[in-house]
Amino acid sequence: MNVKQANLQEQRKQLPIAKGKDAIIQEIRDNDVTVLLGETGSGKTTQIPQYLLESGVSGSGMIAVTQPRRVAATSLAGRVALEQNTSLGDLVGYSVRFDEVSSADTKIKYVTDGMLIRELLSDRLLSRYSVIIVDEAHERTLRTDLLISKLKTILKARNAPVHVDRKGKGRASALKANPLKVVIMSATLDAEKFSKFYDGAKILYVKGRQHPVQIFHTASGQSDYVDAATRTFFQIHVDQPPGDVLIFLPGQEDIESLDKSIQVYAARLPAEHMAVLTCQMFAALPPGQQSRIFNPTPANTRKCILATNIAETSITIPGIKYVIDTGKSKEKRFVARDVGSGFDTLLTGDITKSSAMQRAGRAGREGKGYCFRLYTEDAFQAMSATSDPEIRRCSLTSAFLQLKCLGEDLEELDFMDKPDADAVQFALKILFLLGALDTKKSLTSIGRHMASFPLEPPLACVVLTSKEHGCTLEILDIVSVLSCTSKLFFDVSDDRDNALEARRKFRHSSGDHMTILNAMRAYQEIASVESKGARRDWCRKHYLNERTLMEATKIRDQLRVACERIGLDWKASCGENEVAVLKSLCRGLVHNSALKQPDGSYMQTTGRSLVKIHPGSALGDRKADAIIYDELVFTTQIFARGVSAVPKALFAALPIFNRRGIS
Ligand SMILES: Nc1ncnc2c1ncn2[C@@H]1O[C@H](COP(=O)(O)OP(=O)(O)OP(=O)(O)O)[C@@H](O)[C@H]1O
Repeated sequence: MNVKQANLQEQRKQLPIAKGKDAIIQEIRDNDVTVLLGETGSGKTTQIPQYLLESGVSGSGMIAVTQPRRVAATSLAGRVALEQNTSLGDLVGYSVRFDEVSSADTKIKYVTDGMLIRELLSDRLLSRYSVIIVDEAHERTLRTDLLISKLKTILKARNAPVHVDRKGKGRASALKANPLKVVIMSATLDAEKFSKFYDGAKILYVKGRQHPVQIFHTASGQSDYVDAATRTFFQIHVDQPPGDVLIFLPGQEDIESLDKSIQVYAARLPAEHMAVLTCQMFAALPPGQQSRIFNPTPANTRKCILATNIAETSITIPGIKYVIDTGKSKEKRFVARDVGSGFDTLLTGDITKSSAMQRAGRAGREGKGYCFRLYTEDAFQAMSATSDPEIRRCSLTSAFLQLKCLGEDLEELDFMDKPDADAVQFALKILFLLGALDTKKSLTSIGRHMASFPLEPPLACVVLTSKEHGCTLEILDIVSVLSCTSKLFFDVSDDRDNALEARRKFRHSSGDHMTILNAMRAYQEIASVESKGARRDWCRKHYLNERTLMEATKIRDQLRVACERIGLDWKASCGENEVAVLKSLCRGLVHNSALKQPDGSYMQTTGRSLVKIHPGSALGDRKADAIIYDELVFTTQIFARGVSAVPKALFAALPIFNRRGIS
């Protein structure tokens, strides 16, 4: 064993969880379901799978460790492969959307919860796995909740009691030979609630953390958290010993604005101070750029990572000694308008106690840490303990469809928290309008095809409809841009006129969808002949986000494969015939449509809300009789974003106007 490996093994032994290793292994061996609660950094995520593998508890099956986020899954797999002294993809691997590194030898696999749900479609009992560890269960994402519910049924099927025949001999069923163990883990979990859900599952507590984290609160509330974060960062930078800083902010805009101010002030500091290297981290960044936060910090430099709650749980970022917590985050919420109508929107709000503890836990992982909270101790005490589970606050359309494909009904499944009745009605209505369900709420063949695409059902419906209109090539270009995590057109409030002028050549009179297609087509032409640098310059010149275009190209390639799988010819092209494209979009966005009222406003066709066309739309001042849109965003009023004008006559053929609704 070389010195590096010996050090790693020594570090493993020093983790708080190592003290309870034998007892934990024994409890998991003795129980089908175990709930494990241990402080951040105690070693749950990296060690438990290795203990179960090394002690033989996992037998010949695989161990899956689920993570709510891909960055956690990939970085943890890397760390554990290192600790096992193997290459990533051999004994230890990962599987996240659009990326899998594993082999026939893989025994420990870090997966996003979404990937495991997808596996259910082809392997209903997840029979390849002997242990499933649901990590960071406190986050209660919709997918985690689905998994927790499904695991309860799978446990019943796979761990059914041994049948005893008349001669008294035990006759284990084939499945009993392949029993499943489930471990639910977190640092900030309502353990009793999980235990109760799994019929009184055993709860284990792991005490202690390896290194202390000292916490400071402000004496008074801070109204401008970006300004407060700037000041706190420079206090640390000027007064405190070396060590990297991690700042939590609600979203991309705040991150970009804080990044600018830090760079401006850092440039003004006297030369004797360390250099400052900023690094951004939010969901819309492509994975390659997200992983930059793990790069070693150069000598005589202080790294400052500006992150959303994407960096809040699970990950260890080497070098982080200081955490600055603004106490804010953005949360997805389903806003119900009328019965059976509503939309998802992101709202900025105060974090929960659980988030605050997770954020502090990102420091103190390699040595003593410090957490500076930009809110008072009273404000911390007043925070709610945990956030509402996603199942109670997000759109359920996609989950509903996936469950239908598994032969299950969202309304009938046993969940820890029942979904909201309005959101269920809304999902049902959308799936009916899209043709995924029939009037008896049964899954149609179109619905099954929709679920085979890694897309939200409305966009999957658009792709399927493009076959009728012979425009799949164009639709895949548009849909892949719409599926990206970041926007194609930069918001350029300080340079709006130049940006509009530069983008004018992409603009299409029908609105944003054809404009996206024009930009994507132009980029592909450039990408096929120009160098990387020239491509980047071209994007910059046209105020286009190259990151989005690259991501869209990858997604488009995946979608082409998905089309081939169901025999859909993705090469079918309508050329310049925009009506074919609009017809396909209309079919999938039927629930996202609005008609012009006599006073010039727009009223939703599926609800009673008045919506305004977003000022950034390529549609400009054009007043169309009817519009379709990608989403509604709620600020001071309700804005429709991603808008196209469509001939009113196109609506007449849509099911919303010619079919009876379902009750
Ligand atoms: N990539 C890494 N680089 C360096 N050290 C690491 C890395 N990953 C883990 N560690 C070390 O292992 C410890 C345990 O990490 P692990 O993720 O297993 O803890 P955890 O209990 O699951 O924490 P959390 O609740 O925050 O997810 C860390 O505190 C750190 O000391």
